[in-house]
Amino acid sequence: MEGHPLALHDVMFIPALVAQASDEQNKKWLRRAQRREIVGCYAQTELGHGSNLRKLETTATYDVSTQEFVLHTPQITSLKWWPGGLGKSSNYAVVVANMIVKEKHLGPHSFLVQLRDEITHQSLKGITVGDIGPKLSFNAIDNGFLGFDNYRIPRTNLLMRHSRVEPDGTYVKPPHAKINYSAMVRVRSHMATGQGNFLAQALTIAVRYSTVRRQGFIESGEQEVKVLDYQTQQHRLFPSIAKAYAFTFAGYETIRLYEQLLKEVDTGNVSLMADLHALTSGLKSVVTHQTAQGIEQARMACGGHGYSQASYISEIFGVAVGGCTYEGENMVMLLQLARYLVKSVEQIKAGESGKLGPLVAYLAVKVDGVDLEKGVEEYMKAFQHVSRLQTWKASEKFLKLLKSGEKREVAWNKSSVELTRASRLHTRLYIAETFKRSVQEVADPRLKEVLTDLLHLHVNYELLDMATYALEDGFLSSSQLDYVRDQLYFYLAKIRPNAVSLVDSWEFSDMQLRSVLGRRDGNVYENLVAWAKASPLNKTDVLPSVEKYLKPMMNSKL
Ligand SMILES: CC(C)(COP(=O)(O)OP(=O)(O)OC[C@H]1O[C@@H](n2cnc3c(N)ncnc32)[C@H](O)[C@@H]1OP(=O)(O)O)[C@@H](O)C(=O)NCCC(=O)NCCSC(=O)CCCCCCCCCCCCCCC(=O)O
Ligand SMILES: Cc1cc2nc3c(=O)[nH]c(=O)nc-3n(C[C@H](O)[C@H](O)[C@H](O)COP(=O)(O)OP(=O)(O)OC[C@H]3O[C@@H](n4cnc5c(N)ncnc54)[C@H](O)[C@@H]3O)c2cc1C
Repeated sequence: MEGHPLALHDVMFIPALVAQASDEQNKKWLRRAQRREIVGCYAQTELGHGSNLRKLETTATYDVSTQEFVLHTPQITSLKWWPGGLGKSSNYAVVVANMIVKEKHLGPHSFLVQLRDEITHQSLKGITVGDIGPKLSFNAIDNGFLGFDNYRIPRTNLLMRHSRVEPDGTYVKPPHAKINYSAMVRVRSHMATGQGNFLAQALTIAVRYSTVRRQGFIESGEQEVKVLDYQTQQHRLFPSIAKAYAFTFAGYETIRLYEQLLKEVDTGNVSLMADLHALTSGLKSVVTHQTAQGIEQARMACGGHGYSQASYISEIFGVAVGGCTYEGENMVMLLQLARYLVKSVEQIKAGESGKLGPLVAYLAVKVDGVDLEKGVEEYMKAFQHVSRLQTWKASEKFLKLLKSGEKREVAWNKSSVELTRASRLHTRLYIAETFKRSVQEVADPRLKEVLTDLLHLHVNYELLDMATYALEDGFLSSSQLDYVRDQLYFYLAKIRPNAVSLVDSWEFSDMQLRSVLGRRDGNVYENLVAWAKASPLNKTDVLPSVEKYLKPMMNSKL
């Protein structure tokens, strides 16, 4: 959970080689990387820039006379900063640098760069490398810094699957300007399942503990109740159980789309890139944010013991919340999706609705109202409505400012809060739709019934959560919202008997969870005492600090 020094080797270094190195290059490098004869990381972010990749300062200047690239970090803000596994573990890196050929700045490109000697592991001449120090979490990963002092690498270390520099300096452009960003798109495609998994771990702990913990009464005179029987506890936990499933289903779809993209790109078809970039930008942002909220609620649902490290939830939170920042800061990524949504609105306004992709086609179709009692399909129409409403509102605001003479960037900035709201609603619609489709495909009728309950819980919770949008233009009435509330409470109670099975079905072992509260055998109290007794402070009855500090203070006559 705390991370692994080789995580980035598997998650980004190898995938970057697969997606961006040519077959010939990969004959040399990929097998060695897969066998872990070399260990790599993905070095892109710098001390001064992470979000705005066009302003990366590390340069790779082509020297035609030696057929080498010269890597250089001209100032302190150009140092690579943050890459996982860079500090101490990696001897190679995929380095993203601004490529300069014949004095022309050609933008960020990826290079395979050796950082350390393969035998001694010492850093090579011209390389400055080290660890950036402790972080909120993820402390088993050595996130690092890296500087280059006119460090030379062969021309053939530019990853050349999609773009090339010939020996004479002729540049062959890639089929899509952003194709070098594929390693990021890959991780973003995987993040929904990864985050769903973090959320699932926290929920397993909280739900199991909530059946062990007894506190207070629902009916007087009875035995104290399991805290999971309180409606508030169910409301805190069960919608997140539904989300953990929903995120996993959505993630399966984006992983499949990424694999499809890789194949298509190899045949020169880059049409899926814009769609997948927009989709994964929104999904990573919504999923990481909601996961962090869900984990924090799970911690609070464990009361005081949730705050102890024995719960292990704080560690899960620390790791998961990193996802709000890495692979693109969430606001920045929501705004990437917003670009796509605004373009879609512009297409509709230009009478080109027919050209819209399937995920945004709903933006062109107005619905007057819904009958929620007819079921989940009507909820989908309601989600479409609020997303369409907000997307049009935000787009119109931006376009109006533009028309009034504001510069594009200024108009964009002045509309950006509204735009991010549209992106979130669009993404939540996508999550609900993939959840619905995935449940429909389940063959086992008993499993399908339980998952359908979760789906119903999800759509009612979500609609209530975005109710202000639906009330704003009178699309939903307050009596319809009362119906949604009643449905929500109905499904909380219906799910209660299956709650433990739902979390157990994720099959986390005690070793994985590392939680005293979430133990499969439920022996929480004995083990909390044993855990406390094992605290380093309890190794001796009297601590050395008693003689050193406490006694002088207590004996002081002052
Ligand atoms: C996108 C940016 C914000 C802007 O980029 P640019 O400045 O280059 O863009 P422009 O403004 O010039 O143009 C915008 C234009 O380009 C399109 N675009 C942008 N990106 C893409 C893309 N990727 N694909 C397609 N198109 C793209 C965009 O749509 C616009 O098009 P239009 O003009 O037509 O509108 C960019 O700067 C950016 O991406 N910034 C964010 C930087 C970032 O994400 N950095 C990440 C660094 S690496 C990192 O953080 C690694 C962290 C890893 C942590 C470890 C995690 C471990 C656990 C992970 C769990 C995953 C599990 C995986 C498991 C497994 O392996 O199986
Ligand atoms: C745990 C962890 C692991 C990481 N691993 C790696 C790795 O392996 N390799 C690697 O290269 N990097 C890695 N990173 C770096 C990470 O990708 C960046 O930190 C991330 O992309 C955010 O960029 P930034 O730090 O420049 O944030 P900033 O862009 O400085 O963000 C600061 C604030 O500015 C806002 N902001 C910035 N630009 C805009 C804009 N255009 N519009 C509106 N608001 C904006 C943001 O929303 C945010 O609120 C890692 C980071 C973390 C935390």
